[in-house]
Amino acid sequence: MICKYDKKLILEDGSVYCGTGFGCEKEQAFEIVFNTSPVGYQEILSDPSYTDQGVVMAYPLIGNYGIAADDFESRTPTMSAMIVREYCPEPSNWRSVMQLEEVMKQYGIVGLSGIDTRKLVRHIRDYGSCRAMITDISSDTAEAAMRLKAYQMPTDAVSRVSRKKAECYKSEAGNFHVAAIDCGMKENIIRSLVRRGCDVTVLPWNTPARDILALNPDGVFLSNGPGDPEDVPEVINTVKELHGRLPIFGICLGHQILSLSYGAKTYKLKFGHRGGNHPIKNLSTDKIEITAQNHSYAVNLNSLQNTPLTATHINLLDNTVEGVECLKDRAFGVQYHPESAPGPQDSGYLFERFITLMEEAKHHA
Ligand SMILES: NC(=O)CC[C@H](N)C(=O)O
Repeated sequence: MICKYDKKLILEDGSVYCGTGFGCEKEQAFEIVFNTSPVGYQEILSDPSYTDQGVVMAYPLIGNYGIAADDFESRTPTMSAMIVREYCPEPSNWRSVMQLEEVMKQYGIVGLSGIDTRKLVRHIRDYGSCRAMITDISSDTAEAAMRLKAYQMPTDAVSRVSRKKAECYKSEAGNFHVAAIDCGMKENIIRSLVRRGCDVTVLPWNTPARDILALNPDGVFLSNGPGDPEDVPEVINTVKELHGRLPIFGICLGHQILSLSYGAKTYKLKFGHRGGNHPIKNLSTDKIEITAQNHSYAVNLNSLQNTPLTATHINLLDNTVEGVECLKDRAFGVQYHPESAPGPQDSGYLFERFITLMEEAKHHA
């Protein structure tokens, strides 16, 4: 296959990578990050946590198994761009209903292929996540770099991706009722709760605590989502009001919000964790879980000292905090994704833990 370069990627540090466009054709600025997962490009593309980000896929062949109708993590993918070594326009998979590129065109997601993604990933690891832009190869690089410099990373992503109205999902058993605060909630979290007998009411991100309590749920779930957790002080305050009232479970952004609500601090990692094989140690069992991850921010370990939280899980690659809990309040959170699709599934037990806490709280009431 002969590829003609028609687009270029410009990074904030001035480096330029030439490639071939696919998906939506437009100039697009974003924060550039990388994901090392060998499978799951559809789930990554539709995970709302990637809003305003351009994702470099470290795995070299993307698009080869197409798009499956049931595998979306959201109804409206909001990722800015996907950057790949090789894009495969001819998927081979009985579940596939369309090409990856068709979804990208439908939702305005820019694609760039033919990139030396091994070099680019190393570059991001050395330099850190930064702003970047995909533009036409013919555009003036110096002028494009100026436009990129002027580009401000948005801080309102959660309000854009959250549901505007409450939605109810019924389970067969209906054993528990979970109120979920939607900051950009992945569909597979809803499926994971419903499959375990939880009815789930998914609420807009800015639902006040009194409205949540008025639903009389058995537990509150805090979802994953895009951006800096400090950009949503409203949610942090809501969670503060819920402390000790109901069991709380937070995933990723939800875990960061939970930690902030107890007075812990968060900070931005140099290039984040995005992939499907991050080893985590559960500090109470000493067991290692292989986990899926997608985050830029993390909870500062030392900042837990003056809070009622304790660290429950630790990342074995860089010792960052991966889980916290407040036993007396039946509240806990994890930085990684127990719901992860297409896997790994080592951490699915965390949903059972949430159910146990809801059971205990019911007994106590
Ligand atoms: N997947 C998530 O919820 C990501 C959380 C947050 N936006 C971060 O990047 O750290």
